[in-house]
Formats: sequence, structure tokens, C-alpha cells
Amino acid sequence: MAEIIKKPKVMERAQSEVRSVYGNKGYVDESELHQLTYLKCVINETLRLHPPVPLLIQRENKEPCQIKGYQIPANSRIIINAWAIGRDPRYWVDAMDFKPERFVDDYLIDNRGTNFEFIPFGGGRRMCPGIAFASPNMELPLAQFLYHFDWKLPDGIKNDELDMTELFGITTRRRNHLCLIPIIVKDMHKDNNVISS
Ligand code: HEM
Repeated sequence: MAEIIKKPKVMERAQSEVRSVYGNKGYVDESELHQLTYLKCVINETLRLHPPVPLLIQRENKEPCQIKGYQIPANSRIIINAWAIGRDPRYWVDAMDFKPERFVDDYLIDNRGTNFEFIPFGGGRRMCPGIAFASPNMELPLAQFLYHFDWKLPDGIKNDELDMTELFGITTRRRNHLCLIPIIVKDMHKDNNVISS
């Protein structure tokens, strides 16, 4: 929500996708989530710039090995910086910009650990087993937010001035709560009487 409130065009495209897929149904459920292809790109782009587990889980190598000329002795503790990889200009055009379209254009980049430039859930045999549970749990609430409400920033805050500072740790989160104003879209509910007034 923080990234898309800063980019009105992204907000507009994501909202229009959710609203056209769910139409006058009056609510968003799991049944059509597979059709929200742009929304999935928004989530992937968010995971690229803000991976919740930025350093994955540490690995230890049993055998010595060599990677790109570096000798790695046995029993080294190896930390993989997924956060930095997701922002590396060698792998990403306009690396610091929030552009969900990059995943539309290059849809073959997925988040399942096969594209090493994008590993928000890690990779290999210890990658996150919760991915199938996590994905709809991000998609569903975000789609509901975008279907039922228009959103604006509180008075006095401009899009490009929104504080995006993060607190780093084993997991990463915003330093300050995101404060947004929801404006309910009543037309969405007219056939279903979800809103009584
Ligand atoms: C957006 C949500 C989530 C993200 C970004 C995420 C990310 C990750 C990452 C990066 C790892 C380390 C993988 C590696 O080092 O290769 C991990 C491990 C793990 N995750 Fe998640 N995770 C999420 C949600 C979940 C959920 C919902 C569950 C459980 C229902 C879960 C369960 C686990 C477990 C058990 C591990 C340890 C796996 C192992 O060491 O074998 N995660 N996760």
C-alpha cells in the first residue's frame, strides 16, 4: 500500500483490474485471485524492494569450495543478502524504482527460487515452505483494500514525501506505521446491500 499510494498510475491500474474482475459481486474472495495478474506483479515488485526476510536464513558449507575466485573454507557461515540482490542494477533496470510492469514484461521471473536475482522466499531445499500460504494471504487483503476503497494520504503529505524508512532485523518492516485515508466506494456494493446506508 505504501508503494502504490506513491504511484497513482499503479494504484489506478491495480484497482481497475480488481474491480473489473470482481465487478458488482460486492466482495472479493479467493475464487478469482488467479485472474489478478497485475496485482501479483505489484506484490512481486514489493517483495523485490522490501523482502521481509532480507538476509534469508544462514547456511553453512560442509566442504570447502570456490565461488567466483573466492575460497570458502568448510564450516563457513554464509549470509545471502536478498535485499541487496533485489536492488542490484546489474540485474534490474531502474533498480530503485517501483515498477510492477517489469514483471508483466518479463513474466518468466517468478518468486519460487529459480531466478536467483529474485529470491524473497529463498531458494533450494530450505526455501520457504509457506509460499503457497503466504501468497493468497497477501493477494486477498490487498485486493479487498483496492476493491472497496479509494485511498489518499493525510493532508499535508505528498506522494513522494512519504516516509519509507525500514527497520532491519531478521525480518524487515516499516519504521513508522502507514497512515492512509480510505474512501469507501459505494457503487461496488449496490447489488449486494453490503453497505446499509
Ligand atoms: C510474505 C511471506 C513470507 C516470506 C517473504 C517468507 C520468506 C522466507 C524466507 C526468505 C525463508 C528462508 C529461505 C532460505 O533461506 O532459502 C523462509 C523460511 C521459512 N518460512 Fe517463510 N516466508 C513467508 C511466509 C511464511 C509462512 C506463511 C510460513 C508458514 C506458514 C513460513 C514458514 C517458513 C519456514 C518453516 C521456513 C524455514 C524453512 C527451512 O529452514 O527449511 N513462511 N521464509
